[in-house]
Amino acid sequence: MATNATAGGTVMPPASADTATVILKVENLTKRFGPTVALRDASIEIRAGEIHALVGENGSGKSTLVKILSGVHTPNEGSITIDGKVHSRLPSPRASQAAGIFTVFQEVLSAPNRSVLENLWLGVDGVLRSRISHNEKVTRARAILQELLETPPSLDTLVEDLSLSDRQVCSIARAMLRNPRILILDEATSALDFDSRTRLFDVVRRLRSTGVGIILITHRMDEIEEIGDQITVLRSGATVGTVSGHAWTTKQLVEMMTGGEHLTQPTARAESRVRPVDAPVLLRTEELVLSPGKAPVSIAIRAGELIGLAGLEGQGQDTFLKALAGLHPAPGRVLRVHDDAETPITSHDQAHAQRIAYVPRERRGESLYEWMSILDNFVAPTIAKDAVRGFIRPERTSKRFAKYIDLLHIKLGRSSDAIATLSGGNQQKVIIARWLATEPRVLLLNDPTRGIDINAKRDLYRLLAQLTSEGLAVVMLSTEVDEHIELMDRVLVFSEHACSNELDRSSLTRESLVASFFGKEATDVSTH
Ligand SMILES: Nc1ncnc2c1ncn2[C@@H]1O[C@H](COP(=O)(O)OP(=O)(O)OP(=O)(O)O)[C@@H](O)[C@H]1O
Repeated sequence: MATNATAGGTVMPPASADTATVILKVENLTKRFGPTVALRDASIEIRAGEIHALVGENGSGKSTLVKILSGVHTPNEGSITIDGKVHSRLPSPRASQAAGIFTVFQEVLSAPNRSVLENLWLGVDGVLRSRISHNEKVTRARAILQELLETPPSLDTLVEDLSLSDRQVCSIARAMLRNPRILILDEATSALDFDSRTRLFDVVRRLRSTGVGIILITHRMDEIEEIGDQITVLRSGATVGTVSGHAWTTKQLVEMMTGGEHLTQPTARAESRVRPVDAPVLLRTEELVLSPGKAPVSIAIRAGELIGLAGLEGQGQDTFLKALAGLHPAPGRVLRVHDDAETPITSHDQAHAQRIAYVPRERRGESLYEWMSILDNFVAPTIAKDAVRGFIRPERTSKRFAKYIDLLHIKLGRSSDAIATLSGGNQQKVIIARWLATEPRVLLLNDPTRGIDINAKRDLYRLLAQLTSEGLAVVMLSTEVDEHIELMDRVLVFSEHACSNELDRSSLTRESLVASFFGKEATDVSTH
């Protein structure tokens, strides 16, 4: 196992200085999907009472490893030792759960038309040894949701009526109710809003103190910094090394992830962009009311601007973005400005015709055609561009797609493969490519870097900076504070379904932004 050395052969500190019991030992796993080698040589050791971050570029094999541990995939080679018992495989999710492993997956998995309570306990009777009474189920469900959410939903609420973040919290609560020995969070934090993530980390720390081993898969360096005790890096399906949570730098991790110094520089802001205050207005809102009785929002979006939408979850930023996309008509007006003419946007088709593109937040359901190929997913809204005298010319589509494979570093086998064979981050890149290919004048992005690795994120930032310098206007909802700081010309902060604050580049700091979420001055609140 390569736990003590980086790719360059540098000796790293030991994986863990303490002597806590190793509860999970994964050795030399391999996994092939036809010609694709998803894992070549993956090894990791998890100790009791440890939060172990598993990191790597999109497509490096993290989810495959997790799916093997969850009994979803069978490895070709290697072994898994849980509490001293060696398994060559975990034959089913049930076997994995019986061994104490519970996983919260990247894409929120739930039964949408069932209640919160039903979702929390779904399938439990076959997993836990003793049956749990209805009253106990209610009491325990309430307790965990109260710990995880400031305002927990009623247990009768249908899951489909919850926000994406709250649905993800339910998946997390579901795993916690199973009393895991090993809890795996596979990018489970990426759909969470700021407040829910803070609460989740408190709960995770509590679990750690009770001896649970936690595997945290994340692309966010701030999360690793905040709670990672150990960090294992995967590259191209193999473990590169493990470093201690107290002794790493972003540069070092990126070197381990990429095998070189490939960290793209934070370009967008570093190029000292000047906010284009005199550029033509492309889109504006006039007295747009996001919720009855709330203050209307009137703003102008200019060519070349990068505007962030921020705030705690459910404060109106999502409604605002969707209103701009014609998806959520609200009282007031959204106007597309072109030369001297103004066209009211009242439907999504109309927004599309006016070259306003919208990238939804949730891949599943909202934007991914899971049964279709990678190329078909890319080309859906722009296929007409590839028609010559009424016939589609596939080579034209492939050529257009090739440009985005290159720009966004999309990792794929053949573009005719099913989109489901791509890693989550690469699926997201295909969706972004799809909308960029419409050559929009206004690009509306709903938390687009969810699940995208650090280098790909930086590539996207650079691309957005380049496109805005060519006159595109970008409005981007992001749940990642650092993204606003790094990228935006200005950030609109939403609170109680109104735009409560606007922070210009010059006043944008982590502290000022987080403080404004809570309607406070920067000095009143800590960012952690
Ligand atoms: N069911 C499958 N069929 C074919 N190939 C697959 C399948 N699942 C994963 N792969 C391939 O295995 C490789 C590893 O994918 P995996 O999802 O494990 O990466 P990851 O590190 O979790 O990426 P991300 O950060 O984007 O989620 C990728 O090349 C992916 O395309």
